[in-house]
Amino acid sequence: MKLLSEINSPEDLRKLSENQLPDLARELRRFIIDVVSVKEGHLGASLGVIELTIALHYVFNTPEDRLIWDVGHQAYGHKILTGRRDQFDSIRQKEGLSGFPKRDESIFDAFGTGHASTSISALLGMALAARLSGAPNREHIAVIGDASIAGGMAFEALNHAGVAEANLLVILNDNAIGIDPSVGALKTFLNRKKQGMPGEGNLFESLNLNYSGPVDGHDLPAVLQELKRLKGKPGPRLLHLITTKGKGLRQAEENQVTYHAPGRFDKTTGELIRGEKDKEIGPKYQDIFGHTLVALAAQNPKIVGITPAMPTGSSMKFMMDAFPDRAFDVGIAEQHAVTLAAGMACEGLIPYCAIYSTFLQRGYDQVIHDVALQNLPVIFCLDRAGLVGKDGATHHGVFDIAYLRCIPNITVMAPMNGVELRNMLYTAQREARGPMAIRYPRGYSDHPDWEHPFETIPLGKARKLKSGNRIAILSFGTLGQEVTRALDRVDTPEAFGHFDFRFAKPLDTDMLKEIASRYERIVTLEDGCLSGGFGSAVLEYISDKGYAIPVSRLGIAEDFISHGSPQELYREQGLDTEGLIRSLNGF
Ligand SMILES: Cc1ncc(C[n+]2csc(CCOP(=O)(O)OP(=O)(O)O)c2C)c(N)n1
Ligand SMILES: CC(=O)[C@@H](O)[C@H](O)COP(=O)(O)O
Ligand SMILES: [Mg+2]
Repeated sequence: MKLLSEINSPEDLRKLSENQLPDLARELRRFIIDVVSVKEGHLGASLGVIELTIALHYVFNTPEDRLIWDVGHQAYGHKILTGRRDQFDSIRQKEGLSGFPKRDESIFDAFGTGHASTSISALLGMALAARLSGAPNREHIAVIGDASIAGGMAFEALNHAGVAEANLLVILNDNAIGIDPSVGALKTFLNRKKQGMPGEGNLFESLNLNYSGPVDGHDLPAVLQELKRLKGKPGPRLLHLITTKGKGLRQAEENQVTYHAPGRFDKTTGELIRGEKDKEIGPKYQDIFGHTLVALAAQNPKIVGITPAMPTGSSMKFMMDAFPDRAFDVGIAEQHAVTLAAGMACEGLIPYCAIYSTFLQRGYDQVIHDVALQNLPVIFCLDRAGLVGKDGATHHGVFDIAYLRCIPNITVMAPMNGVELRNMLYTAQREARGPMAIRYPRGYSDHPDWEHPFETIPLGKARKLKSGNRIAILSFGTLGQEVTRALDRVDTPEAFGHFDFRFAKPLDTDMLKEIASRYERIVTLEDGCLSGGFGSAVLEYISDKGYAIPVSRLGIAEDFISHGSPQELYREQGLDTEGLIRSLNGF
């Protein structure tokens, strides 16, 4: 690491001669591979932009010139070259560097990212601000991938940029893949460009952007030359770079989906290392979803599946393999995914729209205006609900209970375990007369034996798991399992009743009435934000009905929760077994 160890800021980088930069690229790649092989993280995307990262900081005057990384999962090299090399092995660990650019982490992180397709809007905002505040020569650069530029927001921003007379440079990092292979007509257009097919219109030029490329993004001299040529040119420019995701690690190049975020691997051979998680006893919740959907689709021809760009992560790929005509990957397009589902539901289909809880935030108006207002039977399968862990604040699925609960017509449910998830997925298509959301967490379920015969779950009905004589614990979702564990160890187990509420909306008010008449206190528990969540629903009901019983709410504090392992984060929130025991013993 001869060169890399001398670089503490881009100013050091700019002192190198251009012919030293390929060696630096090799060192930077090696460094990222070494650290990520142990600490885990987004590998493929960062390896693919090593040359670009070096060239950008070499040619442009960062941080004065603004540089935004769309999604930001490819910004590891950027972090290392901008003064964070020595902390890099803390990436995504608790109290360590974030896995994404973050404004309060470094002055070089011009804009915080994590969700896709935001960069061009933010960049244009900065460019317009520069014009208004008398900094017309400042440069503004966004790096955006071929999958992210297909997102609606990016298109909205390009449409504005084309007439905004602002200085900005969009670098389209085209590796022909998102997490899964890119989809859609834009991909066809980009492929044609790559193949140099003549005589066609250019989408970007039609939008008034000065298009250049395609340029080989791993040819460092070529990238440097093109960036220098583009630097200082006025107006909106778009440079089309061709790169290979995972560049420099054979397995990552050959198996780009797995090596997007491969977990631990051998830094020399690249082979994956099977970890603790492989010893877990149940399948991942996402896989229970995926397998169950295939089973249901086999029985019910009206069922269709939709995923916005997460076939592997959501396990919708199982349905795509089994029923290719009935499962749709629409790309990074959550808003479209929701309204597409609405359209299908109008025609009598039963869409299972699988979206990570955090990404459904992008499609909120569509849930209200296009689905719920028309009371359409769309089944939202909200994966990654709760604290997701190392992706941190941008990705935790903690807001959905609150943001869905206030919408009329919708049913909001959460299974306590894998069998319940399966039965909820089954029940949804039998009972669906309006929208339903089923939320379940990232990671592994509790039991290998989840493939029970399907059972219908009575809508809006909670189930009593244990009686008690003083305090009723009402859990919503998989944290109910922590309650079961905690009740084995609390000082006075006989004091506690436990109810798996299953539904945040509609609430089981019959059960609540009974609880209010028999217990001294209610304790609610959820892996969502306390403000407006399941506990709030219970509290509202108790208050509205004038019951005197006190309600204590346990859940995620009103804060943006940072990154760390799920265990660390749940412990910090007092929602692990030990924390629950402490809380329960205190009542
Ligand atoms: C709104 C939103 N939807 C989905 C995701 C999940 N996601 C993260 S990276 C990614 C693929 C990005 O592909 P691309 O922009 O081509 O970048 P690459 O990884 O190829 O560098 C997706 C779908 C996200 N971060 N944000
Ligand atoms: C950057 C991004 O948004 C995704 O890669 C995300 O990290 C995937 O999360 P899972 O690992 O939970 O599928
Ligand atoms: Mg890509």
